[in-house]
Amino acid sequence: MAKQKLVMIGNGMAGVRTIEHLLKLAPDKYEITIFGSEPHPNYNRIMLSSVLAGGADMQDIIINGWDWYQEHGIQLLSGHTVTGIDTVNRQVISDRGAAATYDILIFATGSNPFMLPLPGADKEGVIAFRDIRDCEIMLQTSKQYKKAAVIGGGLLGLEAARGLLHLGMEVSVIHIGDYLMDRQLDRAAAGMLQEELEKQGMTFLLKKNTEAILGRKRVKELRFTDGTSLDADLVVMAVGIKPNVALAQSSGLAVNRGIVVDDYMQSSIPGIYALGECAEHRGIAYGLVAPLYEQGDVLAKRLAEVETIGYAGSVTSTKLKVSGVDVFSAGHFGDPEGSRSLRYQDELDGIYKKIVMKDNKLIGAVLFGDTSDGSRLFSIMKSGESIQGREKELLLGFAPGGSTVSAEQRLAELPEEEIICGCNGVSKGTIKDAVLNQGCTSAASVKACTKASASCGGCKPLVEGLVKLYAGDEAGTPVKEGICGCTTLNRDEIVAEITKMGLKSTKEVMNVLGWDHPEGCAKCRPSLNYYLGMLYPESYKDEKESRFTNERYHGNIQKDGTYSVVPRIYGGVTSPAELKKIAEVAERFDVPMVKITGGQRIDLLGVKKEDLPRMWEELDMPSGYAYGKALRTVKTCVGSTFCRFGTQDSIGMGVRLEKEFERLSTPAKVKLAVSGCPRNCAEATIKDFGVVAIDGGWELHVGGNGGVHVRATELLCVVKTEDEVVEWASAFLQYYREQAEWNERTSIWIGRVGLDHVKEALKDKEVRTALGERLKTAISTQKDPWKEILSEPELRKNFIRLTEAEPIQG
Ligand SMILES: Cc1cc2nc3c(=O)[nH]c(=O)nc-3n(C[C@H](O)[C@H](O)[C@H](O)COP(=O)(O)OP(=O)(O)OC[C@H]3O[C@@H](n4cnc5c(N)ncnc54)[C@H](O)[C@@H]3O)c2cc1C
Ligand SMILES: NC(=O)c1ccc[n+]([C@@H]2O[C@H](COP(=O)([O-])OP(=O)(O)OC[C@H]3O[C@@H](n4cnc5c(N)ncnc54)[C@H](O)[C@@H]3O)[C@@H](O)[C@H]2O)c1
Ligand code: SF4
Ligand code: FES
Repeated sequence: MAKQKLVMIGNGMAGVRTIEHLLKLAPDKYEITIFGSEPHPNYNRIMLSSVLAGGADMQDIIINGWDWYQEHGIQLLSGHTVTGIDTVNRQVISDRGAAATYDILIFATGSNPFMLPLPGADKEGVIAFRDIRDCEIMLQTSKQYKKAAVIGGGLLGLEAARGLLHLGMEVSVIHIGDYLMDRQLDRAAAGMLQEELEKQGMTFLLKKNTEAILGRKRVKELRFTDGTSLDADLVVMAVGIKPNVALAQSSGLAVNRGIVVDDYMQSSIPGIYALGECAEHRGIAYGLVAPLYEQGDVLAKRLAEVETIGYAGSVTSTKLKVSGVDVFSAGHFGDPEGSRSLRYQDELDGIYKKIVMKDNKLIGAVLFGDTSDGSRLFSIMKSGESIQGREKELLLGFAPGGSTVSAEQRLAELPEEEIICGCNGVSKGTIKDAVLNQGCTSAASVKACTKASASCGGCKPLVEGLVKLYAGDEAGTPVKEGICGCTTLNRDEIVAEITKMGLKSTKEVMNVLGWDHPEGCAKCRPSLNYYLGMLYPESYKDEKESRFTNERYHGNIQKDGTYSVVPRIYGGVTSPAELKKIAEVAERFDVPMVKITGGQRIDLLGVKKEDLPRMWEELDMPSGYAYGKALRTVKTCVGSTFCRFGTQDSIGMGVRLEKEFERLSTPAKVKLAVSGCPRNCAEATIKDFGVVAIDGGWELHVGGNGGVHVRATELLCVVKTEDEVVEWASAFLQYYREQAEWNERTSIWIGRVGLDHVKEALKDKEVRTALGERLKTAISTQKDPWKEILSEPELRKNFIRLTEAEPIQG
């Protein structure tokens, strides 16, 4: 039967979770197209707070990478905003002219941050906190400016403020109410929260109403209605959200605050559904993921034609994600009419608890300082059971400060239907089953199996506790984390087992070492492929299918599905003839953009997949590996050849290093630089291996990074000759190849093992020579990828565009 066409607008958390679920229930029923305004694959928006606060990297928050779409035959149009819908001919159209027809259309467009319409709100430096872009602006701004003002003392505002503090900014939170988190807390809990956050370094301006944002082009100052003002270089507005409904409204769907849906998430037009923050169900538009995922479950079942009861609405709970502060709030936390409440306040230990009851039922709770009873109280609240006679036990019985009941005992006593992970609706029973019956022996494998702790991460301690309870005790040993959810073995154990048993392929490793999932996952497959290649450089056949899209197509995939072409330009030195050739190729293939990169080479952007082979053929230059976990660039300054300060020939040194190490595959990308004197114009001290010329020699620096987490290099040693530079660089790179975890940059690796360890390992000349020999062997087995593709028709076939309907995310 022909597949039905399903189009989804919005590539965010609620929508893609629905598609994941649908693919499990009915993998072949739909041909799926997703439009997403953001130029990213589906990511965990919740974790943006952790990225800002230093607890996660951007790459950690990707839920489904580019490969996931491809594996499931989903056409993703990222960077495309749907601007029009023809509900008669059932077609959507994007701002970039892409069109798609549908049988089923899903709106999953989320919310827009509410931006106060203040004079000056359009100035540079005034942003919201909603997406990766906002997060990047904050990271960037913190490097240049000092004073941040966050408007709004709710969940989002406080998480933004905590992140900005972590980034070294002075942070003031401007709040309109007279106490913080007034939509989640009562006054007592809010007071304790404020005290704790002040200790962390935040400043609060309560009962303040902003009147104007001042400054020339960029914000300089905030002015309040009481006549006072505050200096600010950055303003983050976090004053709530509003469902993103403009497109639905103009397409004729019934809209109130959100897109009006029934219990099966169907809008007022048959065949068009809506879920997530953009939807309004029984008068409520939710702003937390747990209810949105419940909606997704119902919609996936409906679309898969699996019987389901409709969505009946959700009771919600929240936790503030600020380290060092535990805050939980659920239901009606104030004192609604006809309710009674119980409170416990311990100012010595900083603990506050309040439960609210009505008609003998628990209807709300606020916990500060000790939130360990949050999920239990929330379960009771959702069940609607009578708590008559148990009220005090509920407030004090589980875990008041100083309770003698151990955390483990409390976990053991929880009923199995107790929800442990609120975001993903995972119960204690489900986690127990994953551990006892599905071989999960770590929090990571439970996450992979059940999704528990996959969203805000707030429940991770409970999940870890349960894993310990069921697996740790049984095994009698502490549960440890493996390289991914498929195994409990870490990198060193895997490499040791591969070597000891002579395992030769990723499949063999997974089978012999008892992988939980026989096919592995997007994390372990490329790791194993790298370790095997590193251990057996001469005999191992690289498994292309275990590599990410960029490495499979030898080009960086761009947000619109096109690729980039970056030829190698040794040490950043080129010639008129080479430039002419690049220019001619760019013209012949209508390359939309030609850009000079930070690594001193030329990036041809916007290239169609099918043009890649012919362009490389005509360029006839080595690949720059700009897409790979490999040696990228060797940046050089002018050096003694032309610069009057130069003490050594940095260009010659850089070109020599690049020729020596080109094609080298490494655990993560590797960048080098050579500066001709300590003025360091090539920025060698933020590279993986940086060489700085001094009088009569060279300083060798290692472990630097100029990315999100900037890290300056550490000095490895000082040498006299160019040959010694090559000797040490070879030994260092090979030692890194042999010791680091896959995807671990040198900066992280050195941070983990310590520079002294590396110095000790490389101190003997014989060891350095042996490492250098092994590195040479590894490079000698590598062919230039484009030369190989051009000479093998089978490989070249991968670049033929088969049909117009082919997913663009190669
Ligand atoms: C920093 C931060 C921290 C948070 N922390 C928590 C937390 O701890 N717990 C919690 O429960 N919730 C939290 N939330 C809220 C949670 O992230 C949201 O409730 C959730 O992401 C909403 O999912 P959604 O799919 O409805 O919308 P989104 O995830 O916003 O996805 C909607 C997507 O649709 C795209 N889109 C919109 N219009 C179009 C169009 N016309 N064409 C194409 N694409 C379009 C948008 O660009 C967006 O990518 C947090 C939110 C933020 C910003
Ligand atoms: N940990 C979490 O669960 C978490 C974290 C971040 C965001 N979120 C979600 O993201 C969404 C947005 O969060 P939010 O904090 O912006 O919304 P919110 O509505 O919870 O809080 C906004 C706060 O801003 C205050 N405010 C309103 N107007 C103001 C003004 N003019 N000046 C100063 N303060 C003003 C309000 O009193 C309120 O406390 C919500 O749905 C929230 O649930 C959740
Ligand atoms: S690092 Fe020194 S030698 Fe190189 S360009 Fe700068 S000043 Fe000149
Ligand atoms: S409670 Fe948020 S991930 Fe489990």
